[in-house]
Amino acid sequence: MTGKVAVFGAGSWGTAFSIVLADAGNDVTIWARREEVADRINERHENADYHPGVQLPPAISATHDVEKAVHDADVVVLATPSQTLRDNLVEWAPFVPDRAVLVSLMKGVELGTLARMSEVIAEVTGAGPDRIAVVSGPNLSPEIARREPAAGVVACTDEGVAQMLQGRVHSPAFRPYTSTDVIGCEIGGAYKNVVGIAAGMAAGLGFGDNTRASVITRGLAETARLATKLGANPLTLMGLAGLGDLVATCSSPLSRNRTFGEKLGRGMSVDEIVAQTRQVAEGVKSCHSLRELAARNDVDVPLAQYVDDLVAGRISADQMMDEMLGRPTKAETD
Ligand SMILES: NC(=O)C1=CN([C@@H]2O[C@H](COP(=O)(O)OP(=O)(O)OC[C@H]3O[C@@H](n4cnc5c(N)ncnc54)[C@H](O)[C@@H]3O)[C@@H](O)[C@H]2O)C=CC1
Ligand SMILES: O=C(CO)COP(=O)(O)O
Repeated sequence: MTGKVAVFGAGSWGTAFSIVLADAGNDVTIWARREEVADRINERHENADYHPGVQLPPAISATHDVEKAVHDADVVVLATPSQTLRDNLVEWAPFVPDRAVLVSLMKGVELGTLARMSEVIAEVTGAGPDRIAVVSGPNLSPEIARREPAAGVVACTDEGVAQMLQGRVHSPAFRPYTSTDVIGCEIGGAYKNVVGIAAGMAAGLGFGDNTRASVITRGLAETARLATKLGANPLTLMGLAGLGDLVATCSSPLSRNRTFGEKLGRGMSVDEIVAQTRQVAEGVKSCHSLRELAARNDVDVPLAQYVDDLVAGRISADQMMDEMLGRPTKAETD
């Protein structure tokens, strides 16, 4: 199965996922926010700002023109920061073909509305659930761009659409699994960024593998608590979009969220880190929206609370470790 795919966002993940799509046989047009980025992709077949040295396949072209990007596309992939998606979509939605499936690659929860990305897409475009899908999993983009083997989840409440997309993104290096659990995949994807900040912070404080494994496992418990309350299948959180992505993010120096946390652990301030960070670290904002989403649903999420307090400068990294360990004890499965 092949066809034309539009990818909105010429950043780290939009570009790497375009390689997957091209390798899977699709014609891909990337929409770039900056015209010069689109020009450079077309001229040099490289997106040197994000993946220097990676040659893009000939099936990938780029444009700054929204209408050209979506022309003839039956799949529209969205890869911008979560907090800008709504404004972006307001501009793009009038041009999206009526029957195109919209695929979110984003891992965040909107501040204020506390909406997941599929909910933002539904609200702005009016598309039904059979036209909205999510791709998630342990997919650090530099490794995907180098075509290192990886797996992911393609989720849509309509299983037939998930299967169609599975065929469209199955490349020699990328193995997609289907799911109908959009909520589980989205909460898993957004939450792992928050846990990644905590794991990075622990590493920055000098702690080792026991600490990281404890953060990952308790982070997963918290993720599953919130996701299942919102209607997710608990097994999704044991899979690629849950545990898989948590392990990759919390372990890898390639993760922007883990790196952000590590710098906090080493004593840098949020402002100093933000000034150094060019790419989006979604957990820095989603820690707050996830905390609020949990509060709205009466779910206990200590890790998200501490990360939110840490990022907001209300507690230090040392205090966060002390407070997490000093909390009243309880049964593991409570
Ligand atoms: N990089 C990765 O390894 C992965 C990232 N993701 C998710 O994909 C989403 C995008 O991440 P990346 O591509 O890595 O981020 P990035 O920071 O590398 O790129 C973001 C892209 O969005 C554009 N952008 C920024 N502000 C914008 C605005 N106001 N309007 C329109 N475009 C804007 C940037 O120019 C850039 O092209 C995030 O939600 C992230 O969590 C998911 C899986 C893997
Ligand atoms: O989502 C990712 C890996 O699956 C990328 O993680 P970071 O956004 O922390 O780099």
